[in-house]
Amino acid sequence: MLNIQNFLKTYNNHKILEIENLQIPEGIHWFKGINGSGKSTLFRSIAGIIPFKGNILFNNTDCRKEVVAYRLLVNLSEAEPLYPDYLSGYDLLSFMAEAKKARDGQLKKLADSLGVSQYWKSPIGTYSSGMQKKISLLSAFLGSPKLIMLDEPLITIDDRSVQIVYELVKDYYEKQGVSFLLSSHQDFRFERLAIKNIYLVQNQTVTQQ
Ligand SMILES: Nc1ncnc2c1ncn2[C@@H]1O[C@H](COP(=O)(O)OP(=O)(O)OP(=O)(O)O)[C@@H](O)[C@H]1O
Repeated sequence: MLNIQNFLKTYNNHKILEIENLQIPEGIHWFKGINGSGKSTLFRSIAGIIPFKGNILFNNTDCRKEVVAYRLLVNLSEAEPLYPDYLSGYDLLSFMAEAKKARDGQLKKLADSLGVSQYWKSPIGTYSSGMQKKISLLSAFLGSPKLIMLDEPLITIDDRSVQIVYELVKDYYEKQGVSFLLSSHQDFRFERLAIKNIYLVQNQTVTQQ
């Protein structure tokens, strides 16, 4: 499914991650690692939103050679999303829904289930961190992705929203065959999800536990 080869990510000539060859199968996978180990950097690289050396392919679609096709297949929810203050959640998500070719009604359904439609017409600058986080989580489910990465999906959201996110993950996995890469420091909370593999991000590389 996901194929990472000869991967090298540096910042200011400082190596952050090096992965010679990693194949991640379909399923729900959990990425662990201490603060600063490189989980977000890995997810952003797989999403194709930051530069890196090497190759990343999802179902044989190359992250950098087939950019449009790849981005319809792979979605990311950032750990700490930063959005322009002056846009409304509705404007932002509508734009993303169009870019991700979301089917009619998908955005509204997700917004209703996560409670986002109660506040999404207000500017993002007025949102709490949990309200912003829900915009980011929702955006990762838009369109027809085959891989969704949720970076620290549980931080800042309330218990009810945590349950809804679990249900969405289960639903997308079981009914649509969507795979997930999840990063979290809270292992016990994932017990209700069928975690297939656990990957450890440490010593500037990624290994299966
Ligand atoms: N834009 C950047 N410029 C320079 N260094 C960066 C940048 N982004 C991340 N880093 C560095 O890369 C390393 C990995 O950071 P990353 O955010 O990927 O870690 P993480 O495992 O997601 O951490 P956390 O659990 O705290 O979220 C850290 O040393 C960080 O300082």
